[in-house]
Amino acid sequence: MQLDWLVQPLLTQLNTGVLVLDAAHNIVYFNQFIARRADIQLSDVSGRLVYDIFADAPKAWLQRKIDGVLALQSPAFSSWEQRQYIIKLPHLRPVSSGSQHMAQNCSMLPVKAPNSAEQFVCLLIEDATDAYVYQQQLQHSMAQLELANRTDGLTGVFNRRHWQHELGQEIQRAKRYQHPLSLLLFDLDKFKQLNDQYGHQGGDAVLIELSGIIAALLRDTDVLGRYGGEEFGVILPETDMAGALLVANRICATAAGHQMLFNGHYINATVSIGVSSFSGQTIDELIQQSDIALYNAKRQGRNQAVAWQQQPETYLKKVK
Ligand SMILES: Nc1nc2c(ncn2[C@@H]2O[C@H](COP(=O)(O)OP(=O)(O)OP(=O)(O)O)[C@@H](O)[C@H]2O)c(=O)[nH]1
Repeated sequence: MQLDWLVQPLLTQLNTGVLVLDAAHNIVYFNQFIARRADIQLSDVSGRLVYDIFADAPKAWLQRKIDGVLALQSPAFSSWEQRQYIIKLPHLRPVSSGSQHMAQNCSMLPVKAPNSAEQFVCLLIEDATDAYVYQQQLQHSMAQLELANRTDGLTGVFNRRHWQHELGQEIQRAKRYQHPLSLLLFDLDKFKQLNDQYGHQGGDAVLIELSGIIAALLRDTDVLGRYGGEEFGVILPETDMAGALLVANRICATAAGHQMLFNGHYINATVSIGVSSFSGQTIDELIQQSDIALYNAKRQGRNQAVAWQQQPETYLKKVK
């Protein structure tokens, strides 16, 4: 039965690209789906090498695939996740997708002409742009979620959970490679007073501005996190006690010298810092040592950095 009357309109209206190549990879046929999007006419390019017409196609890869289909006489498949597209075509998605090219799933089928030894390959090209866009959006949302999971909502620095995780990692690294590592814990001085004077919003503004100023003083490899309330921690990899005290004093001086404007008032805030260095302690011990040094900095008059020093057992218990 002759089925041209059925096949022709179907091929014309099919929402899938159909591209037929001969064994030498010359174009034999493509349907309207491709003609419209690539803005070419079959009569103009019939018999031409597919790679000359679709110059952006991954030539070496496509050659191998098509030769494989012909040699094995079995189909092959390529998804948009492997290769975003085989031939560059615009997509017709109304909303911007972040890419103006159609993501494609492509099936390659071996085809034989009746009463002839001639072999062909038929490429069926499906528009998978929607799946591509949804995956991009999902990846974007996951990245945002992951960032939110690591970040303190007020100041934008790492939150305590992530910061402590980083500290654990840095301790492992320092132990394995015998590298120096130091830890600063700093706390804003008389912050309660500041909150009382300027309100909670004023206090929040100070936390945001000061953490930004301090972050800018640090190296890319240093790790700033909000430990809780008005207390922050800085992990200083590759830094011994002398280096850590230099950084801590710079933070103290910068905070003390920085004026913040809030609701027409200039606010000055100072910080006290406790400094400890790694020498085989556990994460909790290292944090506790910086905390004790911070306590000493407060006791000694605030607005200063103090290094941890061995304390008697009873003292440790008292300040816990
Ligand atoms: N605005 C604001 N205040 C906070 C936040 N977290 C903690 N605080 C306040 O920080 C203040 C900390 O007070 P204290 O622990 O008494 O310490 P301090 O007044 O800073 O005094 P010293 O640390 O001894 O210098 C409390 O009033 C808390 O309510 C925050 O996210 N925003």
